[in-house]
This record gives sequence, structure tokens and C-alpha cells, in this order.
Amino acid sequence: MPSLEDELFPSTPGKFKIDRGHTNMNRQFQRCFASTSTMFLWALFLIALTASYLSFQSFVDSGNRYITASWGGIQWEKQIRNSAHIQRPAGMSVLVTGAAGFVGSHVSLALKKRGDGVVGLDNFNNYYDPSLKKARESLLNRQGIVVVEGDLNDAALLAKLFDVVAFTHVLHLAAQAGVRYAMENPGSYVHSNVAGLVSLLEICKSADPQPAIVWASSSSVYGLNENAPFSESDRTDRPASLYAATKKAGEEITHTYNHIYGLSITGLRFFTVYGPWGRPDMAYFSFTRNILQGKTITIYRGKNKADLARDFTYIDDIVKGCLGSLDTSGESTGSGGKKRGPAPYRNFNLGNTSPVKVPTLVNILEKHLRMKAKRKIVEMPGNGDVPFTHANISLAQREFGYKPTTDLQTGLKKFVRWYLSYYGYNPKDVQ
Ligand SMILES: O=C(O)[C@H]1O[C@H](OP(=O)(O)OP(=O)(O)OC[C@H]2O[C@@H](n3ccc(=O)[nH]c3=O)[C@H](O)[C@@H]2O)[C@H](O)[C@@H](O)[C@@H]1O
Repeated sequence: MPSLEDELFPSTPGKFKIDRGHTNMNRQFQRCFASTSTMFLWALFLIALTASYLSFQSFVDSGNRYITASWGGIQWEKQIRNSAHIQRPAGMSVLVTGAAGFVGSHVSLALKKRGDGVVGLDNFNNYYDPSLKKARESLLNRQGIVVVEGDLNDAALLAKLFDVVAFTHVLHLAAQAGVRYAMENPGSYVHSNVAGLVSLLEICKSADPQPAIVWASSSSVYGLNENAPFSESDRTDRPASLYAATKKAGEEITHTYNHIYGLSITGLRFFTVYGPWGRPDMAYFSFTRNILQGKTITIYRGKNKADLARDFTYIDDIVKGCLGSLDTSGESTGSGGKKRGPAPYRNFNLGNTSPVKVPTLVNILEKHLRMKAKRKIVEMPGNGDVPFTHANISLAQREFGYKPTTDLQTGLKKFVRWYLSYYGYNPKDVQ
């Protein structure tokens, strides 16, 4: 007597005995479906089972279509290889994460211009207007750089990229940026700056050969540090915002991967980077927009009515710092997840070395825009801001000749020109 299981799942190999004789078959048939009502129930059950199987299949298929539509396939791989193609002797092939971002787009273009291969990765999230990111992507596309749309946490996509190209370097700039937004959306900082970073490092450590990694830390890691100017050897264990804490966590996490797997790591502590194609969430950008629209701008002020100050650093100087870091990164020593020897682990300040007070920044914008700002001065809310930043850059200077050359007057003039041309004003109106 067959068990109930045998009857329900007769196709299990070796369990269902095919009885070829007509009479035998009839007997079996009768045994299984003793009455018409049982037969009816069985039929219903089988129809339901088939229907749910078919709908599951179509769900899986449509999921696959979605995945393969966004990346993968022979044509896609060919584009990636072309984009990564090195066109100078001893050049590098660089995976740039956050390539449609402010710093990412500038450095990608500079790398391509000097003959290095570049493949971009960006998730085009809507933290700020994604159309600006798309416009930056178009600039990159025109120079033969492909920007893959995808998230750092998509391990399958990262693995595929490393399958297709043996990247010599990763310039990791993708992140959830912004100091004050961390109070609104803390999860996004953990998602990108912690989980995303680990996801990327996991792929890099397993790659063979392993790439050298240069990534964006932040001046905000100095937090409540009061030694001025800030040196790399100063304390960084008192972050003032969750953003800063995730960047500090990044420095510790990358150290672990350097220590265990022999990945070459360089962290760059950027100091309030500004310039053309910049980030609309930053003060210089939103002040410009609001001044032009006649809206009031809010200027924060510190304790005892002290003005806040930042070591504003122009994008072209930052690009030079990124290239210098990549060129001197040294090699990762491991392969396929195994360390073979010690690899470089470095952190550098990339700043301008001359802090400017926020009200002075507004004065400069007023001059270039030929418009007066409507100012509202408020006490700095407890939102993660620090009173001032000031970089000591001697380490980067010594290591790769980093030397910023653009002051805030000159840099903002270039920014305002770009802003007016990009958003449709006549650049001739600007000083
Ligand atoms: O260098 C860094 O580490 C950081 O620089 C900037 O952070 P932040 O210096 O706060 O830059 P902004 O948001 O442009 O603010 C600049 C100054 O303007 C002030 N501010 C900002 C906004 C505002 O409405 N009013 C105002 O007075 C801020 O308090 C700050 O002192 C970036 O947003 C961070 O992503 C980066 O990591």
C-alpha cells in the first residue's frame, strides 16, 4: 500500500512505479481515486498547484528581466571593458564609486583625460536633485566613461564588475553626505557609509589581483578637536554628528581590511569642498540659490556670538589630491582573500589651510552675484555642526606634493559663473 506521500508526490524519482498494463493501471487509478468526489478534490488541488507554480515562475522571470535589464549581458560587458581601457603606459583602471557625484565626476574626467581607464558606479539616489547627477553623467558619457547604475550593497553587481575588469584601483567616493541630514535620516548613513563600504571591501579583498583603495573620509572626523590646524595625528574619537561617526567608522573598518587582507588603503579627509557642478545641499550652493530668488538665508553662529568658519577647498585642488593619492597608493599585497604581506595604510587631510568665516563667504557671493543677501543670524542648533575647521596639509604635501592654489574669492567666482550658466542666467551679468 503506497503511503499518502507517494500518492501526493508521485514524480519523486524511484518512488513511483510505472505500471504499464492497462488493467493494472485501472486498478491503480481506482485505488487512488476511490470516489468521484475525491477525484474532484484532487483535480482542484492540482489546478491550484499548477496555477501557483506558473505565477511563481513568471514572478522569478520578471525579476530576472529587471536585473539583466539594468546590468549584465555581452553588450554591457563590452561597454564596461571599453570604459576601463587604459590609454597610457603604466596607466590604471579605476572603479570610481559615486561617479555621478560632485567630486566623483570631476576626478573621473581628470583620470580619463590623462589616459586612465574609468568605470563609474552610482545609485543616483534622490538626496538631492538626481537630474544634476544625470547631467554630470552625460558629461562623463561624452568622454567615453560608463556610469553603471547600482548600489554599493549589491554584492552581485560588484562581483560582476570585478569579473569583467581587473581594476588596479578603486576610488570610493559614494557616500551619504551632509552633516545635518543625519538627524533626519540616520539609516541612510549606516546603509551607505558603513554597510556599503563593507560590501565594497569584501569584493576588493577577494579580487585577484586586489585593487588599491582610495576613499573619501571627511574633515568632520576631527569633531570636537580644538587643536588648530587639524593634523592627522590629532584625536578623532569625539565626532559631533552621526555623519562624522560613520566616516570615522570607515577609517577603522578600512584599517581592519588593510590589516587582515593586505589591502592598500588611503583615506582622504576632505575639507568642505566647493565649486562648479557642486552639491546643492551645501551652504555656498543653497545660499546662491536663495540670494538669487530673494529668499532669506540662515547663517548659524557659535557660542558667544562667534562666527563659524570652514577651510573651504576648491574642487580642482581636491582633484589633484585624489590623483596624487592614487599615484602613490602602493599595491595591495593580498589576493583571493589572503594577505601576503603588509600594505600601505594612510590618511591625509585635503584642505585649503585658510579658514573663512561663513558671513565672509556670503559677502563674496553678494559681490559675484551683485545682489544683497537677506540674512537671518541664529544660534547654531545642536545639529552636528562644529565651530571651525582648519587643515594642516603638510603630510599630503610631503607624500605627493599636494598644494592648494585656489582661494575662496576665485573659486566662488568660478562657481557662480557655472551656476548662472547651468540654471539659465546670462553669465555676462556676473562680475
Ligand atoms: O568637510 C567636511 O568634512 C564636510 O563638509 C561639508 O559639511 P559642512 O562643512 O557642514 O558644509 P556646509 O553644509 O556647506 O556648511 C558650511 C558652513 O555653513 C553653515 N551653514 C550651513 C547651512 C545654513 O543654512 N547656514 C549655515 O550657516 C554651517 O554651519 C557650516 O559652518 C559637507 O557637507 C560634508 O559632506 C563634508 O564631509
